[in-house]
Parts: sequence; structure tokens; C-alpha cells
Amino acid sequence: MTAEPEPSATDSSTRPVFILPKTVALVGLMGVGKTTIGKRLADHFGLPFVDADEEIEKAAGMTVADIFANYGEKGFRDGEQRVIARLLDGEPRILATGGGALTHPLTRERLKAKAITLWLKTDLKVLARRVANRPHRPLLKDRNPMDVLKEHVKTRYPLYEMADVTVDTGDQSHVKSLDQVLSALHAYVTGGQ
Ligand SMILES: Nc1ncnc2c1ncn2[C@@H]1O[C@H](COP(=O)(O)OP(=O)(O)OP(=O)(O)O)[C@@H](O)[C@H]1O
Ligand SMILES: O=C(O)C1=C[C@@H](O)[C@@H](O)[C@H](O)C1
Ligand SMILES: [Mg+2]
Repeated sequence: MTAEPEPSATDSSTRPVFILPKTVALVGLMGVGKTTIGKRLADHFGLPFVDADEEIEKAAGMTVADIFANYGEKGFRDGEQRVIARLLDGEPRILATGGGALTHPLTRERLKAKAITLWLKTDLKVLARRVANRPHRPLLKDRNPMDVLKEHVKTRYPLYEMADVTVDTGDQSHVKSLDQVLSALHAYVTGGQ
């Protein structure tokens, strides 16, 4: 006799099916998976995926690193604020924000009003390992990643706490992280039904 296969985390038929009433905006520290999980979430819902960093680069015609170099962090945040405002208008979508987007008061206000905000978090050691492999982030230039991440925990965690939904993904596969995100969103959208 052949046993029925166990439903696995990769079996998308076991994932909850529901409609998103508005845009889901992923927030959290750099390297936590906003882009990676955001793309998979968009595929699941058949919604467009947008990455605020990419949209800022398109609008400015230069890389995030060059915007920081030419206009400083303040210049970048102003541009980021305008781009996120535009991305929050229109049909629901999945939006990956930049790690520091919530530091701008207007961005915080708009995200709160127009999106379901979802804070992705994980252990700092996991993040330090991930960002060490990718040297393009201007805030890490010539800095020890763990020092920067610890500073960001102090200044940004109080901001991320405004999120409607929080998911701690630990150090596991994308597939499992996506499952966690979907069940947390499902509980939020249906009021835990
Ligand atoms: N379970 C997981 N969830 C999310 N990302 C993971 C996971 N496991 C490994 N990663 C890897 O972590 C790296 C960082 O992810 P990603 O670029 O999506 O982060 P981010 O939050 O968008 O960062 P940034 O703020 O710099 O844009 C990617 O290489 C991704 O593949
Ligand atoms: O954490 C941050 O402040 C940043 C994260 C990236 O997504 C980019 O938005 C930029 O490098 C700044
Ligand atoms: Mg990203």
C-alpha cells in the first residue's frame, strides 16, 4: 500500500487562499528578505511586485549608492518618500520598502494609512551574514555590518513596531518563510477566522 504523501511546505495547495484588500508593504532591516519574500508573495496572489529601491533608481536614473554619494541620506529619503507615495496609489500590490523608509515621518504616515504593513525580522547574526556577501549598500560602506545592524535595532525597531503584522522568520528556507508570512497575513485579514 502506498502512503498518502505528507503535505509539505512546498505544496502550494495547502496555503491559505484569500484576497488582499490593500497593498502589503514589507518593512524591516536590510537583508531580512523584503525583496525575496515580496516577489514570492506577489506570485502567490497574482499581484504586481514593486521594490521601492528599484523604483527610486529608475526615477533618479542612478543607483542608490550614487544617490547617497551625490545627495546624502537626506536627499535619498526625500526621493524615497515621493516614490513610495506614488507606489501606494492605485491597485493593491506587494511593495518591498527600503530598510530605512520608516525613518521618514511622511512615509510612515502614508504606509499606515494605505497599506498592510508587514515587519519581517530575523536574528542579527543571520542578517550580518547575508549583508556581508553583498557590498552595494551605502550605509555599510567601510563599517562593520554587525555594528550598523545593532544601531538600526535601536533606532528602527521602535518604528517597525508600528507594523500591522510581524513575522520572525529565523534562519530557514524561503518556502517556509513564505508559508509563515501567508498564515500571519491570513490571520490579520480575516481577523483570525
Ligand atoms: N528565509 C529567507 N527569507 C528571506 N531571505 C532569505 C532567506 N534565506 C536566505 N535569504 C537571502 O537573504 C538575502 C537578502 O534578501 P533580500 O535582498 O530579499 O533582503 P532585503 O530585505 O530586500 O534587503 P535590502 O533592504 O537591502 O533591500 C537574499 O540573498 C536572500 O536570498
Ligand atoms: O537600511 C537602509 O537605510 C537602506 C536599505 C536599502 O534598502 C536602501 O534603501 C538603502 O541602501 C538604505
Ligand atoms: Mg531589497
